[in-house]
Amino acid sequence: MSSSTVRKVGVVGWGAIGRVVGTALAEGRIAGAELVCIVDNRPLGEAAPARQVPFEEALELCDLIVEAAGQGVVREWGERILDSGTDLLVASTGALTDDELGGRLLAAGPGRVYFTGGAVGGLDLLQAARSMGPLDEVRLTTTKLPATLEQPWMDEELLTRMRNATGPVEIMSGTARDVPVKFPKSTNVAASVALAVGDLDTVRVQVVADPAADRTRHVVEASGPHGAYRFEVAHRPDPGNPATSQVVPHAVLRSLGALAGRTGQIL
Ligand SMILES: NC(=O)C1=CN([C@@H]2O[C@H](COP(=O)(O)OP(=O)(O)OC[C@H]3O[C@@H](n4cnc5c(N)ncnc54)[C@H](OP(=O)(O)O)[C@@H]3O)[C@@H](O)[C@H]2O)C=CC1
Ligand SMILES: O=C([O-])CC(=O)C(=O)O
Repeated sequence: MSSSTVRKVGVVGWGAIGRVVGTALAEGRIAGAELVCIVDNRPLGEAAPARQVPFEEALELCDLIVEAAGQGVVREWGERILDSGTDLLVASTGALTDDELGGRLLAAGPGRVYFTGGAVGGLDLLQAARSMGPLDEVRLTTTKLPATLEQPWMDEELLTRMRNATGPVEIMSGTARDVPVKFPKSTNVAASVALAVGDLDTVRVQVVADPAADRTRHVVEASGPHGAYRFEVAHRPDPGNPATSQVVPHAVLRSLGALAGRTGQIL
């Protein structure tokens, strides 16, 4: 591959996801893509494998930005990234629960927006099934350690119930439109399922806190006129940030591998 076709990648967010993604890119583990810069809130020092730059400079240096920072970054910068001609790979899919923002991102360009499958599987098949017509029922049940689900909006009664739980406790049920807003760092998967089935309101989501959840579990169940589907995953959480499953940066790297255009990828 000539150097002119190598994707110049910037990583926004140097946390559980961004560090693994950025390190793999810097080590040349993704054919056709290289790390050119990092954007993060905190000074990263000498140990960072690429230059830390302000967001505006990243737009000039990169042709692909990986968002691994949070929904706020997608809201604040998504459109500018795409309008500058830079592609955007989004991890914080929950930002798309805002229809208005989703519409603007899909219409923006010339950069293109992509979403990683992240912590859930089966999205390719759900998208294929959905192309034959709407699904009748879609359910996601996410089970995590209670501490990873605590939120500033929770009242003392709910926090106490979560902290003292000896078994699974349902802490919210709603749709993929409602839930990722309430758990912005923990339930992006709900929005990802909704992106695949094309409807935020059809996806019913249950969030469960379980002190025994040493694995983060996501169960997707769907049915429609052409079949029934069930996908269940149980991930080891990232040790530094147990709200995020360890596999997520590797899902981002898989997406990057596909975007960098090498053959042999399962798309
Ligand atoms: N699609 C999926 O399946 C999943 C998606 N996610 C999404 O990915 C995001 C990142 O996850 P993870 O790596 O675990 O999170 P971390 O908290 O480990 O890392 C995020 C990093 O981004 C930085 N950051 C946040 N906002 C900004 C900003 N405006 N400008 C620059 N840097 C910023 C944070 O700094 P600071 O701490 O100082 O704010 C932190 O260093 C999550 O918030 C979530 O939205 C996560 C898991 C699964
Ligand atoms: O990593 C996970 O298992 C899921 C997650 O945090 C999210 O969807 O935001």
